[in-house]
Amino acid sequence: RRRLRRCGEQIPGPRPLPLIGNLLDVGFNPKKLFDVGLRLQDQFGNTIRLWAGSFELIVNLMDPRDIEVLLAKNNNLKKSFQYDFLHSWLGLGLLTSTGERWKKHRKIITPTFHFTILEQFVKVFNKQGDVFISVLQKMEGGPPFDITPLVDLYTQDVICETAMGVELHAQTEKYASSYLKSVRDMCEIYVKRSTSPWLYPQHVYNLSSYYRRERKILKILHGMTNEVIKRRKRQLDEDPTLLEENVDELGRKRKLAFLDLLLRASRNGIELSDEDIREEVDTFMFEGHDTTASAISFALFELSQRPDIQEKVFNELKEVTSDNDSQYLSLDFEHLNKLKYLEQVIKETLRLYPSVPMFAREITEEVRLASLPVDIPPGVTVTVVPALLHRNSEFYPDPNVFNPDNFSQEAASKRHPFAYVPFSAGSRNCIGQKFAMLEMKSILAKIIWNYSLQVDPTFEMELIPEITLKSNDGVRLSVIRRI
Ligand code: HEM
Repeated sequence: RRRLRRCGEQIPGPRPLPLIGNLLDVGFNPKKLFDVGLRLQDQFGNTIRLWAGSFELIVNLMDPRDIEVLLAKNNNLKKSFQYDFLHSWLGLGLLTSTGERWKKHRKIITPTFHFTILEQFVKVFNKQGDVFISVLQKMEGGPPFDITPLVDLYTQDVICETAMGVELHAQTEKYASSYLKSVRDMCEIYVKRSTSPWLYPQHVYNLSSYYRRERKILKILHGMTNEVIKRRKRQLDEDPTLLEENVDELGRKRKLAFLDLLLRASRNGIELSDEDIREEVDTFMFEGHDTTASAISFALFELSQRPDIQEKVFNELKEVTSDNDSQYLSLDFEHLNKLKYLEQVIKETLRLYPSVPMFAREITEEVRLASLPVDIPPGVTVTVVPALLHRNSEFYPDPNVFNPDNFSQEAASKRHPFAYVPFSAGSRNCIGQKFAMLEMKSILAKIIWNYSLQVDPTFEMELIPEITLKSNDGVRLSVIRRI
């Protein structure tokens, strides 16, 4: 404890109070967390110390050199204790687990994001994107509306059909929205607990109204994932050839998608219990849809403000798909890889609105910071805050202005590589980042191909850093048909 105290004293941060630490500085309103972060960064710089209560030392890193030290060495892979609050929902899935269990599961799951599988998934992105466009048609030419619920349903359909092999029809049938509402509620409870140190001890939390709400929400969340697993198992029982790794038309060994691979591994004697599988499915259902939904919605928001950027995206689409004039623009893997300007738009979106605004590790092996002559001892929580790092004017001129040119090859090559970490970095980086980029490109391309987006002048964005970054009132815009 003395080492923690000494470390805390060496790092700038607001003065802590007895028992509550810096609780009052951070505040109790999750909607204000983003503004609080900006204010603290202004006052204390890029490395900030906070105390959660008297004993939990949290060091927030926003200097790329420190972030490199933490992430590139791969010796501090343990998630911080705040991730334990997700165990009741996500168990010990890839996001929340640690040590040998994490290593084993990461090794099993990594091949399911091989590019040959991603190539197959592009067909699903197209199919579900076409459903999205047909739903959007109903809004054509009408008044501004919130597009985020439609985007959420699209990404939910995509993750279910690609990773789980189950067609959900979330976009066209209403029942799936109770899962999405429960995800939001669960994220809200998580943030509340993380910013309320008196709710950290499980026995105290169990007495709270949040815990009672959580129990009800978990029934819906786990009910959904159990149903998905049950449906896929039924399909596999009916057609066992689905689990065979046969050879495709180009002579390549066909790879299995996520859930099939887990089910086959457990049938072939690799130790994966039904519970292990459910926890991974819960993790991928959540991480695989909520993150991309945020990014797509924020991209649409920024594009609605910038007709000039929409035009550039549209022109690039015309170039890349010179013979494609149908309403349902169909983009294959090669097309998507050629959409370099759209990629810059998405990267810039993730700069201003990183879907995961903050992530954290518990230090297990002492780390010497690069920005300050300070050693961080084991036991300290260290956070990386892309939401603040990415808005630092030291690395981005006009940091609050949406400018895809920040990701031209030239601009990106001049920046410190760890000044941009929307997918984290090192061996615990985002396993789904290539999947995410293809999915986001595919749907944004379809939308811009069909519609010009128009801003709602009355709409004001208020950011809330939940587990994923959200806009409090969604994203309001209107859509006008192009062709
Ligand atoms: C715009 C989209 C996405 C962003 C910005 C994003 C960002 C991130 C970040 C920052 C992390 C590290 C989190 C931490 O250390 O706590 C992460 C981890 C993870 N992501 Fe993503 N993600 C995205 C999409 C996806 C998708 C589509 C999937 C699945 C298909 C996915 C699955 C995961 C998983 C399983 C982990 C945990 C990896 C591990 O610890 O080994 N993500 N993601």
